[in-house]
Amino acid sequence: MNLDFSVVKNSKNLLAFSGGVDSTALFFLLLENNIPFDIAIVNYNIREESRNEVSYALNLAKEYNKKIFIKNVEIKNLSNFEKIARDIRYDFFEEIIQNNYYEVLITAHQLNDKLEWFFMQLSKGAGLIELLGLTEIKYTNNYKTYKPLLNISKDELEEFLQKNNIKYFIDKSNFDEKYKRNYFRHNFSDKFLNEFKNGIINSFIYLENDLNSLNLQLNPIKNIEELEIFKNQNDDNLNIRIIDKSLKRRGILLSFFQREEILKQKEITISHKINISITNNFIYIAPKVISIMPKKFKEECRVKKIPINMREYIFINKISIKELIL
Ligand SMILES: Nc1ncnc2c1ncn2[C@@H]1O[C@H](COP(=O)(O)OP(=O)(O)OP(=O)(O)O)[C@@H](O)[C@H]1O
Repeated sequence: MNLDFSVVKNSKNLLAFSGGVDSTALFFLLLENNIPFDIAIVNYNIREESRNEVSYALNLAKEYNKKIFIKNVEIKNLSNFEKIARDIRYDFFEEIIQNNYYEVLITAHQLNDKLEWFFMQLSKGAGLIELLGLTEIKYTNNYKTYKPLLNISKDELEEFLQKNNIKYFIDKSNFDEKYKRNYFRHNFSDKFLNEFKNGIINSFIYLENDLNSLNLQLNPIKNIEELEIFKNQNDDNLNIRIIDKSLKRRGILLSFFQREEILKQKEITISHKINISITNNFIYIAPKVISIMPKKFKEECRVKKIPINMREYIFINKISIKELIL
């Protein structure tokens, strides 16, 4: 399998390991390529085998001299299991990253996941940015998420494991069609991928190149605590997509009416929780907080053209105004 892991060759990496096909294959591919990494696993305790998956992870860690982080949880609310499980997983990873100074979180999402994501978005109503949501590198506050397997199909990973006699677990919940993504996977994306793999890989490359050619700056240029500052794209369609994505990350789904209002009012509070300000050059997004600010601070903000509805958040979090000058 031809994979280039050079972006993580010299960083401190944490692999999200579940013991399934994808992350087990990735574990051994990273080893093969001499990439340094440790592992983290979450046991949700809803399947019989999950205890065995954790002992497998422990054995691998011991054998290959890796640090291992384990979280045991019990999720009571099974109706929203996937979302709750994901939130717990990422909170755990972030805690490990913060406390141990990891730089990169490596996950084992592969081509089937990428196409499944594409189809799921397509079914809900999405544009180019959302359809191509699974990207190789994603920048978060203080770490990067790296998905090196996005051009490799599950079949290839399975073949790699079998050829090398490597043990892995099959997550039976992946077959349960009560989860929407499984329904998609089985009825659409996996079938489509099996038949048209090369074309699909090429199409993703073309689409990603097109997106890159548009040279959109969709990531925040500043991200301090929960304050994000983006470049104003001078294009309502793009601005609202940036805002939409940021609010989604904060757990808020915008309605059509709210989107219209944001663009019209430019300085607005959404759901009593989040303040947004669109200025000539930037888009500011931060939680709404209330505080009494000293006159001197307010004056400094005025001089430095800090939007009014950002000032309280900046004050409470002791963010230096100097840092906000762009
Ligand atoms: N229990 C787990 N413990 C540690 N890592 C996990 C666990 N489950 C999944 N992962 C990691 O997350 C990757 C994606 O897994 P999966 O497709 O099940 O997640 P998902 O529901 O699509 O969530 P998301 O895409 O938001 O990470 C896996 O390849 C693996 O790297």
